[in-house]
Amino acid sequence: MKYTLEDQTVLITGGSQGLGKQFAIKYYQESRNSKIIIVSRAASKLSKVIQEITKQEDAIELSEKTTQSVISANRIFYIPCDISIYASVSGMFEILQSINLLPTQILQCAGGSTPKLFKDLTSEELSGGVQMNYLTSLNIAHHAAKLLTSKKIHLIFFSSATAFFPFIGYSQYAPLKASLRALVSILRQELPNFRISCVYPGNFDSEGFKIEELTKPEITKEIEGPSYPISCEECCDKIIWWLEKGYDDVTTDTIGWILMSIDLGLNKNVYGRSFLYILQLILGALINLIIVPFYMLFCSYQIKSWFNKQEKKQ
Ligand SMILES: NC(=O)C1=CN([C@@H]2O[C@H](COP(=O)(O)OP(=O)(O)OC[C@H]3O[C@@H](n4cnc5c(N)ncnc54)[C@H](OP(=O)(O)O)[C@@H]3O)[C@@H](O)[C@H]2O)C=CC1
Ligand SMILES: CCCCCCCCCCCCCCCC(=O)[C@@H](N)CO
Repeated sequence: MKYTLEDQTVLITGGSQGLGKQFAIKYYQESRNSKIIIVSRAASKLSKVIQEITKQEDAIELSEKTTQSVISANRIFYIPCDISIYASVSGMFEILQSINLLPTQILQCAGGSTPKLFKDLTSEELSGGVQMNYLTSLNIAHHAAKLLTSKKIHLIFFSSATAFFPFIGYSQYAPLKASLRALVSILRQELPNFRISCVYPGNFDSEGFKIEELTKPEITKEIEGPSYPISCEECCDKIIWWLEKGYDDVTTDTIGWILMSIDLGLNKNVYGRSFLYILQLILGALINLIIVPFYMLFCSYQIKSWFNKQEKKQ
């Protein structure tokens, strides 16, 4: 199943900002006839994004009443929906089914993190992390799996490089992104008629990234230093480039690719799914043997010194 921007009905969750918005812009500008549906919780943000993209006054919110003539006359639409709530996602898919606008591609971009030390997180932040980063994908995937459509669907999940290497500061986030990776492995076995891709981005400079920087502990910034933030545009272009080449486990920077190579195990270890797989396998084994033990020593030292410095400050 080839990845192309053309001739699609693409559902983009998290389309109101950041990478999701960037994908919406990309499809709008670079395809002639693809239909784009952006989804997030805040309707006002979604309609603003559409106005900005189309440079027109009105933005169309999809509902059961949307007519076929409105659909054929426009290319981009929105549906406000909290996709961490199962029933809301059911409602959204019912609308899409009733107006005959079921997606051929789903980009599950919604997600985000609140980096802090575990003990400093509030209960809302903890459960928000689970909802935003896991339930969103789970609900979308389950509805897609149950769809009765003759067309093949390409599901694209957005995990994170922290799924390969969970570290201090990301307790609210990385475990869910790692869960996503496990879910993807199982869905690939259970849903052979789907194309299922998973993107493991490194840092990129989105609205969400700017906010997470505000609470991110210095030690977290220090460890993730090798993943220098790229722009949303560059990130989006890279992902499209890899998907077009047929890869399904996609990273957006070199350190992400190296981390993936260290963490190839059962079900993740499949020929052709990621770039230079054979090299990755050998390199991963060698790095695990030679470099990882020393790096982890260094990392524990880094963390210990940081804690000591914190104690002295108090
Ligand atoms: N930026 C980075 O450095 C990295 C990001 N990622 C991942 O890439 C993806 C995109 O990131 P980024 O562009 O930074 O994200 P942003 O934080 O900038 O945007 C998140 C989007 O998700 C939407 N959203 C959040 N919760 C829900 C929900 N329950 N239902 C519907 N929509 C929701 C938000 O809209 P609203 O609030 O209106 O609902 C918003 O549109 C995320 O999954 C993120 O975890 C991975 C690695 C690095
Ligand atoms: C041989 C061993 C080398 C080890 C080097 C370790 C380098 C770690 C880089 C991790 C980058 C993680 C980026 C996460 C981005 C993200 O998901 C957040 N921005 C949340 O939104």
